[in-house]
Order: sequence, then structure tokens, then C-alpha cells
Amino acid sequence: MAILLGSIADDYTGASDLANTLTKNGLRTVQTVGIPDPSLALPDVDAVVVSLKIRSVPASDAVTAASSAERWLRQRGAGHVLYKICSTFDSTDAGNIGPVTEALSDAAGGGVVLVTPAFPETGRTVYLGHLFVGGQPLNESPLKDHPLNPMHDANLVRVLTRQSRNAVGLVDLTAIAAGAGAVKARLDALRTAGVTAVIADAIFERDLETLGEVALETPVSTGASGLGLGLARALVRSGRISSDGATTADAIRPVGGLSAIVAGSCSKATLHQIDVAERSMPVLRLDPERLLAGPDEIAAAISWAGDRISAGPVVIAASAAPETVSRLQSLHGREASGHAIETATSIITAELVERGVRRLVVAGGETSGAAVDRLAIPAFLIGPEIAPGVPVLRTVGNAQGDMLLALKSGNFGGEDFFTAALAMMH
Ligand SMILES: Nc1ncnc2c1ncn2[C@@H]1O[C@H](COP(=O)(O)OP(=O)(O)O)[C@@H](O)[C@H]1O
Ligand SMILES: O=C(O)[C@@H](O)C(=O)COP(=O)(O)O
Repeated sequence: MAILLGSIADDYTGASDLANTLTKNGLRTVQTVGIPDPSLALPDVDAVVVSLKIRSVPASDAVTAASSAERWLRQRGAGHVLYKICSTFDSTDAGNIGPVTEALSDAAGGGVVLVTPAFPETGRTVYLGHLFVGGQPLNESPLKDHPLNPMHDANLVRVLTRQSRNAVGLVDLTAIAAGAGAVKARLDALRTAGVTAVIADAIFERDLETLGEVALETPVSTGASGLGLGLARALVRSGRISSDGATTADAIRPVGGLSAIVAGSCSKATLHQIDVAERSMPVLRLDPERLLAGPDEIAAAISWAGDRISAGPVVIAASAAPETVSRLQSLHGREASGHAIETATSIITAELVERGVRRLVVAGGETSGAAVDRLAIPAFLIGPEIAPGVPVLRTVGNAQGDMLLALKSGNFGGEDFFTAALAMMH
């Protein structure tokens, strides 16, 4: 299998978001969970998105994992590797966007890396290096309260500089609006000045098309689904995609079984989606203190679900509002509480699958990563889009048999996302 575009995603929801965008823009795409075992039969594709869970791990671990994935992708022919980060630039001063970007660039021989989290379809735009989420600067958006990566600075040149060894520059909208030639000239000037990564503005898809065209001539870029769109369209325009385009219908052949929703995202969007779901299906809100205290809360949740799930889908949620999250974190620490809750929700998910769930929605990036790892799912085919950034996924090579999943980024989806997702899974 020779591929044209490789991607390394820093979390699993982000990987499915990117795979969805690449598919919608004409690339046959598969999402793997880590580097797949050589025995796994993957379909013939144009693009592979390797999902890693490296957004919130020590930077050195993230660099090691991303570097192995990069080597694997290059060995399979990838001329360009996109490091897929969150459209809200989720990271801390310790990383991991800067360290991974620099490591991937070094491995590919250096140069300047284009970096942009812009994803206009979901309201993420970058202007003069500042990230806006909907109408708000990043630091005023709900991301200021993220449980693991609270974002307090919208100036991404500053944010990335704090995480990088080398200088970070800006390619502003004026250069991008002037076209690929102007962007390349700006990159040349910045390279001469010692810059190795640039934040690129982008407001409209046409800006991302320009950036995709420029990025495709370089070995590495860093960005969200918007840059994926630009790269995919540039590849299609280049005439290098030999297939008739990507199809998604086969991925949603019915799998039967029971259905469930597990939520660990504490984003404003997910909290509202849970409230809305409560009008039409049973919802269990886990007690985070009890989850951290021992296995009883997990056992109680499994028993609660067992009593109801044969009658229809249920929701089990650890998700809580910012005040509750802060209280828990002040008692147990930010990372320890996040990790313990992810472990708990992943155990509950695996028990639900053990009891016959084959159609599963997981809300939250880290939450999805923990759940998919516990289920040991090796890869996914990409089905149709449920909401911008969230496709239906079909497992490949799964020990429990075929399943349909939706891995929902915390911030994505309309208020009826859970019912909309299950309506597409049979
Ligand atoms: N009630 C809670 N208190 C503290 N942390 C929580 C709670 N519920 C979930 N979490 C943690 O918050 C984090 C949410 O991150 P994630 O799953 O990536 O969601 P998102 O997609 O919104 O970023 C996870 O580590 C999860 O375990
Ligand atoms: O780019 C995005 O916003 C998403 O693809 C993504 O990475 C979301 O991360 P989580 O909100 O942690 O799921």
C-alpha cells in the first residue's frame, strides 16, 4: 500500500475529524490506532491517519511516539506528513505542539513548518496569529476552562514560542490573500531570519487551499482539519489521486447489537448535549468523587446500564461543569483526576461492549482514546459525517466483531448530536 498523505493525530477524536475531512475532499482514508500490526489488512487508500494519544503526555513521550509514526508513514510512501492538532490549539507551555513539530521537521531535514489550527467550518479562524473560537478569542472561549489544557492566550505566535526551541514567525492574511507565491516568499524571508515554524492566518477555505498548496511542497505541516482540507484539495488538483474519489456508504452497513453513549468531555457543547439527551433516553451522571474513591461507582454504573440497555440507548456521563471539575482537581490534582476518570469511563465502555453494545458514541478526545485503547480496536473505516468534524466509524479487525462508533470531540456537534449519531448507526 503506497500512500500520498500521512497524518499523525495527537488524539483519536481529532484523527476521526481529520479522516472525515480528507474523505469529504476526495481522499480514500483509513484511521489506524497507533502503528498497526503488520498482520492487519488495511484497504488501499490515499491517506492514513495514525491516531496517537499524545496531546497531554510528557513532551518526550509525544516526540518518541510521533517520530515512530512518521517513520512508518514515510516507509509507506507518504511525501507529506500532517501533524493533526486540535483546532483550539490544546497544549501547555511544556508542549506538545512545539516539540513534536520540531522533531518531525528535523527528521525530514529541516525547513519552515506551516502551522494553523484554523477550521472555518467549525468557527475556528486565525487572524494576525490570534485564534478565534466562534466569535470569541481563544482565551475568552469555553477553552479557558478545559480540564487538561486550559487556554489563556489567543496569540498563537506567543503560545508556540513558549513551547519551541527555535523562533516562531507569522504569515499573515495579506500574504495568504496574495496567493501561494507570496506565501512562499514570506516563508523564504522567515527561514533566512532563523524561523523554523510559522503560524499561518486563515479565515476562509480559500486561505486553507492556498496554505495546502504551499504545504504540500514541504515535508511536514501542523494543523487541524482546515489544513487537511487544503492539503486534500491540493492533492486532488495535482492529479495525483488516481481513484474515483472516496466513498463512505459501505462503512455503515448495519452491525446490530445494543447502543450506548459514554461522555467524559466537560465542554460546554457536551454538557448541553447531555441535558438534551436526557429528554429522550436514560442518563446516568457519575459521581466523580466516588469514581476516584474506588470501583463501586463503576460497578453501580454497569448494573444501572444492565437494567435499561436492552430497551434502548443509555448515556453514562462523568462530565461536569467547570466549578465541579476545579473542586475535584484541587483535591486530587489535574492530571490524576483526568486520568482516573478516563480509566473509569473506559472500563464502563468495555463492560457495555461485553454486554452486547455494538453502536457506541464516546464524547471527549482523551475519553475516546482511553475507551478505544481498552477495546483494542486496531483501525477504522470512515463513514458519512454526522456533524462537522465527526464521522461514523466502522471498526477494522476488531476482536468483538464489527462495531460502529462516533468519537466526538468535546466541542463539536449540535444539541441533538447523540440522537443524530445513533440514527445513522444500525
Ligand atoms: N467530573 C469531572 N471532573 C474532572 N475531570 C473530568 C470530569 N469528567 C471528565 N473529566 C476529565 O476531563 C477530561 C476531558 O477531556 P476530553 O475527554 O479530551 O474532552 P474534550 O474533548 O472536551 O477535550 C478527561 O481527562 C476526563 O477524564
Ligand atoms: O480539531 C479539533 O477541534 C478536533 O479534531 C480535536 O482535536 C478535538 O479534540 P477534543 O476536543 O479533545 O476531542
